[in-house]
Amino acid sequence: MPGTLSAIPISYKDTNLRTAAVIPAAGRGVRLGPGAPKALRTLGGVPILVHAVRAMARARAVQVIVVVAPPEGAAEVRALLDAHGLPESTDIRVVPGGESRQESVRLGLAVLPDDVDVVLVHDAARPLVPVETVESVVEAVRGGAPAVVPGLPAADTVKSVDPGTGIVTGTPDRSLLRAVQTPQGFDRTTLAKAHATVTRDVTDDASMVEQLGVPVLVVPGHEEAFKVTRPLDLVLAEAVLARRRATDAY
Ligand SMILES: Nc1ccn([C@@H]2O[C@H](COP(=O)(O)OP(=O)(O)OP(=O)(O)O)[C@@H](O)[C@H]2O)c(=O)n1
Ligand SMILES: C[C@](O)(CO)[C@H](O)COP(=O)(O)O
Repeated sequence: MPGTLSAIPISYKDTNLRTAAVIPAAGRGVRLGPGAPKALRTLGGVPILVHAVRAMARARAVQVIVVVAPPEGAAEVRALLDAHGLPESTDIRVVPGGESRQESVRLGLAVLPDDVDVVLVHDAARPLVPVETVESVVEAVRGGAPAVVPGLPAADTVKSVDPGTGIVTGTPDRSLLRAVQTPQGFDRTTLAKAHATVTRDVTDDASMVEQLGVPVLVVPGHEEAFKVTRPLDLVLAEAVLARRRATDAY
């Protein structure tokens, strides 16, 4: 059954220690088209990054946030966050990022305080993740899973293709597939080990942990946790945000 801890070795995390969220925000946003770095573009008049930081800060468990800024933009990002009045109870740190997402996350992990034992890694590019999704990931890690990812069933039939010929080579059983999102949550020691040992290029942190042979648990993701990747995603994000502002005093 998806989202169950029964297959995972249980080691409850110490709730006196803190949970941190590392937010990689150093990408350029090439697929979104020309303009400022993606995390600094606005959604409803507010930078995408500020939405993402607020989404993490809304989760009561998250007490530390590390924002990984575009390499030359750490001072600008610090000023931006200060100007947007984020909760003072959250310890927010900003560091410059790297060439790849993987490197940016590693740079963020390097500045975590010692008393953090659970780490979320959340794309700045997923600004509208609901607080319930964040909390369910933290809860599963605190409940003993070393690595947790939110995921959704595939909406389309998926094909594997020979990249040389374009000919379909297979149709994987869709019921076995999940499109995974962020925040991905980890026991800090496990994530640090993955970043210290895995050098192959990957697109998410969970796949680094998988390479260590550590089980990764999938919990239900959320449609509104989608990644702003292409121009149409911005249209959808503006619509979701407008609906929230009209109905939830968001
Ligand atoms: N060197 C990088 C590259 C990506 N990211 C972050 O990783 C997240 C997921 O990446 P993606 O959506 O692919 O963002 P970009 O790399 O900016 O997008 P693109 O590939 O279109 O340039 C984003 O929040 C992005 O800012 C990062 O911190 N450092
Ligand atoms: C981490 C991620 O958002 C999970 O879906 C995704 O892997 C990022 O990939 P991208 O290639 O950087 O868009």
